[in-house]
Amino acid sequence: MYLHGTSKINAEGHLEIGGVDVADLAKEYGTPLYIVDEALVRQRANEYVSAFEASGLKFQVAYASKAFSVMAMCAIAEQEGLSLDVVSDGELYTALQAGFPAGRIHFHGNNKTPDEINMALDANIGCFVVDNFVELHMLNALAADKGKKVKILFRITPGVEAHTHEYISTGQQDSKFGFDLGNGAAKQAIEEALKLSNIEILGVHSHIGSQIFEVDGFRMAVDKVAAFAVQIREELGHTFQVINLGGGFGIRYVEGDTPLPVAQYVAAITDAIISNFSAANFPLPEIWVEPGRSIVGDAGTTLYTVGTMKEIPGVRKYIAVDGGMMDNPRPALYQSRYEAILANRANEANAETVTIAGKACESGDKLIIDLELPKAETGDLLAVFCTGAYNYAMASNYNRFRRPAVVFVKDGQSDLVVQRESLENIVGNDVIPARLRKSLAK
Ligand SMILES: Cc1ncc(COP(=O)(O)O)c(C=O)c1O
Ligand SMILES: N[C@@H](CCCC[NH3+])C(=O)O
Repeated sequence: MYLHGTSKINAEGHLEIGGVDVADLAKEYGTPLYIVDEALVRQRANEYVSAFEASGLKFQVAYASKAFSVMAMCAIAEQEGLSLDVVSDGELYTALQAGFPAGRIHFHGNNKTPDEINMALDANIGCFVVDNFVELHMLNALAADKGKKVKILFRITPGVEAHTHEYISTGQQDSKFGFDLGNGAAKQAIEEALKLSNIEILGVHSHIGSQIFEVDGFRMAVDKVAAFAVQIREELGHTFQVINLGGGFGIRYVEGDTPLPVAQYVAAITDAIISNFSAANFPLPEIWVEPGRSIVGDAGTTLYTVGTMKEIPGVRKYIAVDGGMMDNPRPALYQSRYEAILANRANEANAETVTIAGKACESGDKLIIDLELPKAETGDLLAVFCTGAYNYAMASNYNRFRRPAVVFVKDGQSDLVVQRESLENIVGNDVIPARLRKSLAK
């Protein structure tokens, strides 16, 4: 059993996170429940900040809020000195409502709407990451309407393929994101932007993919970006001040996952920046990164209650829990693997191999296939580890299930940061037109 952060097994044989017995959390808040180990989130944030401080370079660590965007998380990011990467009006609104300083917000996305751009302009966010030509000209025009000059990075696809799942790999040429470096689109974008009076080009952005375990891809991306910076200075006379290398740093979900310590990813990037830019006699740029998963992923645990069981002799035993693909779509989407334990009987020896089924009306709703567990009984608690990133964030109301609550735990205390959805929430946006209402009872 691999326990992350402050997680441990207490004297009663129960899983404890942040000094709180999860059986108590189940009683207080119900299940399914997302539990976030606040100390581990802060530790991860601090690992990034300390590693960049050690490099001597100017930097911003922008937490990629798509991994887990709620107001309490924005508050932690702010306290830890992080910036924030947002990709929608919803993420931007969440940050602004939390009081996150707008100047530290970076706005991403491959199809920002005029309304989203105007909202961000009105809030005076720090930087737009421009993804395509349509957006570039729209942003310039909208900024001009407001008499503003906006700072931008250009998102480029450096032609580096990260060794990860196809759906979460983004740096290759055939990507919906960004300007291609290889075919000249990136240079053309800079040329066009230099003529626009309401745009200030800070530099470029590259994100090669997600859940990456080695540093070679990042080094290659730095090599390409640095060569591009030199080319643009020579050919267009513009000097980049900022290089953003995105996120993608991997975490340990299951045995066999071999992420590097945060400091090692950061050192690989900063060393590559220093050597490439010094060799070209180029002023050292500010380095920005956008980690999401590696800040919150291993700090999250989802607690479920075991419900029904079905044994198909000689084939498989299913154990159904009170959540599933609606609170964690990652196994169904990416064949992602997770580890889990019986949280109320954590010291008992494993006795059977089971498949954890969710309760969605989908045969593919299996959270974990072939999990070793003690003999589970209805009412036991199952804790699935490493669910902090892209779980609550990607949760849905499929089958009209209610999204679970989220609690932060730290130093023996638990705090609700997102309420469990109610049945009223489920129908909250529904409207029955008058012509359909007549035949109904009420
Ligand atoms: C542009 C960009 N930045 C940052 C991230 C965060 O990635 P991760 O959660 O893998 O660190 C993503 C998602 O992959 C992204 O698309
Ligand atoms: N949602 C993905 C990561 C995609 C990141 C988007 N750039 C995951 O759960 O792993």
